[in-house]
Amino acid sequence: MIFSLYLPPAEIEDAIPLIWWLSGLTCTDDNFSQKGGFQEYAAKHKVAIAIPDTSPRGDNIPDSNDWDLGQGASFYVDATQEPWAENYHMYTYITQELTQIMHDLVPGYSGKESIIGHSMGGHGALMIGLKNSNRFSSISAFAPILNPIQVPWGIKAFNAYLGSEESTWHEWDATSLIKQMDQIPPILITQGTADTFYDVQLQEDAFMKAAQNKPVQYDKKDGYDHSYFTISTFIGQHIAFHVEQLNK
Ligand SMILES: N[C@@H](CCC(=O)N[C@@H](CS)C(=O)NCC(=O)O)C(=O)O
Repeated sequence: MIFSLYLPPAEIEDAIPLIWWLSGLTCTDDNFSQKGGFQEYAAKHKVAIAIPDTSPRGDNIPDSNDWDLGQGASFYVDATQEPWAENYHMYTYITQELTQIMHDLVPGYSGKESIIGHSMGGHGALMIGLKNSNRFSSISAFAPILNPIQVPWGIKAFNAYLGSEESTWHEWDATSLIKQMDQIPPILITQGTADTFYDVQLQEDAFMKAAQNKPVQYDKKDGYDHSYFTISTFIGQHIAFHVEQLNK
């Protein structure tokens, strides 16, 4: 597995929190590193940024001919179905194996963590953050797939990775998770109104209904699209949001 890790300039006495970034469909760990524009803010606030790949990779790893399934499209779940079940354990990889590696690699690691994601990675950040709500100080997302079990991308992926029994899908769905929780970390979501995936894949109604009276800030940005231009425009706000929680 390949990943990127950003380390801020820091003094030996600095305590450094860790923010995870999960990218969307078709991405590797390079998309955010090269186009996210986060380095200035991560340096200023002295936070480390962990950037996993979006799936297992390699010639011997199962894949599909579709860009929204297989390599580059793990949906961050632990697959139970063939041919994915052997390698596609992204949830366990991120929350356990890579966690240990990242903690060991950050000098002066403070023990505090937050998580951000985009699109499929926004689903991943919300799902992982909510399933581990005692671990993450805050959660944020750009254009997240908020209710994967109700939209074409998610239905296709969950059928393939988890099987057709829909009752097994809920534990991986942010809307189902938030509905049954009383206490959640603060959440910030940024969604561009000119995002071509917005209406069909990223609809917020069911999530926001389930999130009623919970600390969720949903920011619609007029005219912004699904791209890394949008991410780089607002990533400073997201990092500042997390830093406020991480430094409490
Ligand atoms: N490959 C798809 C687009 C997929 C897409 O927009 N992916 C988003 C995440 S869901 C992304 O971040 N793409 C990579 C990039 O913009 O650098 C297509 O050709 O329509």
